[in-house]
Amino acid sequence: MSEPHATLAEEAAKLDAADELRAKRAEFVLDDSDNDSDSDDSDGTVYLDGNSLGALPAAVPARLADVIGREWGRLRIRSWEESGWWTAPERIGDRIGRLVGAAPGQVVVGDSTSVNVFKAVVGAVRIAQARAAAGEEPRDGTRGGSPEESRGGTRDEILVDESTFPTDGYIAESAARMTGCTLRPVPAPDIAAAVGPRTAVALVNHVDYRTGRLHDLPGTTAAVHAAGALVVWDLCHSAGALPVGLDAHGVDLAVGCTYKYLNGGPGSPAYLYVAREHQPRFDSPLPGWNSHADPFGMAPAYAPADGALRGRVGTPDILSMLALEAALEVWDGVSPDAVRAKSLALTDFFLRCVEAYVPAGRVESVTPAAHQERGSQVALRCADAGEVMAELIRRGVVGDFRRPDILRFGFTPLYTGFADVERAARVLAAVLAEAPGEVA
Ligand SMILES: Cc1ncc(COP(=O)(O)O)c(C=O)c1O
Ligand SMILES: Nc1c(O)cccc1C(=O)C[C@H](N)C(=O)O
Repeated sequence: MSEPHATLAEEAAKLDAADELRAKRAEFVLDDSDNDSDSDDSDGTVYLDGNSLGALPAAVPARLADVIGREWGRLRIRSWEESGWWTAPERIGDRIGRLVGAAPGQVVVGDSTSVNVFKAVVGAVRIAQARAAAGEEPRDGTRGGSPEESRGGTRDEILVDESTFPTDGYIAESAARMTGCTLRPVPAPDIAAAVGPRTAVALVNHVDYRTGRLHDLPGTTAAVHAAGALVVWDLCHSAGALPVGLDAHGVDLAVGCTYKYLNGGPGSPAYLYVAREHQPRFDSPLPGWNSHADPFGMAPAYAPADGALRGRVGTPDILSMLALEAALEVWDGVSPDAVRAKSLALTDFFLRCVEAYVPAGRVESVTPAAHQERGSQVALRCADAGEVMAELIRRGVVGDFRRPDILRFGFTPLYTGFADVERAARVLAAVLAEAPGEVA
């Protein structure tokens, strides 16, 4: 216990006063006075679960009321055109593109992340196998084996990061069976070394959902390309928390959800990025009528549209989609670099407060200390983590419990302040002081 509470609380106040993003908090509905905890701590809820479900942006309810009352209620079918419903997946995709470093025309919104993982992985395998069949050289030819090795459909391996969020692993396994590939789980940091001449695709999480570890997107992408394969990144835990740079790093395909740091709401639609260079060859395994070149031609034969909208499938879920569009307005004028700087300051400060307040041996951080390896969450191993998190929530500090022993705290720079961070660590220390037990 190095630093006293008063010192850290004062420092938090100073950091909040100097925070260039602090005005953004007012753009969210946060139940600051709605703490139904039975503790005597009456200064509201500290919400550190934006990495599961982002808070509600204040602009959303009025926009949804208009969509329901006027666009659906009065304009009805005309809204597909007059209210821009039909083109919403690409329009909102471009808005997300700005946050993940993708130029317009490469991101389409719709379906769940799970469904987009399927489209991306199968689509990427098909591209890799088509290139191999055509005897095309890998981009820099250094590790892809000879053209003979690549020719004739020998790209028959999918790599997946070993600690992936489960849905990605399940879908990659099914995609492998469907495409005649084998699936090889590899720790994400080792994918660059493991990729070889038979690899078609590597599917990697940008930030690990349990540990908060940030994986090396530029380095892994370059290594996968050097072996002549494609990479699909899952951005669920990075988009909206840090700059991603999809175009700058030459990423092939990417997917992500919009209900975490993008605050789109429960079950809001996910997105799919298909780099422009791959779009002509992107052969979706779910070719619905919405991605047909002439959807209202209702032709029996499928002919894909051009561009990112090749990733569409069926009718978009307009209510969720337009709630997401309104939610994304909070990003106007926000620089991803400023978000990243605050995210790192928040997680650094939390780790310091935990170190200062929590008795030694009670928790152990599994989130990397190095900034270049840290996303926007802190995961602490803790004995009886399930009970500890339940008590934290009762006392107004909302995080996640991830089995078997992880307390997970997500830091959303647009609405989390340094005073929240200090209070969360203080309440954690109080809960642990009342419960026996060393780190599990
Ligand atoms: C990394 C990652 N991928 C995928 C998902 C799940 O996607 P969905 O349930 O929206 O299909 C999540 C979270 O639920 C996740 O954290
Ligand atoms: N998508 C979720 C849901 O529908 C219910 C509860 C939680 C979630 C999540 O997003 C979990 C999250 N992906 C995680 O990282 O644990």
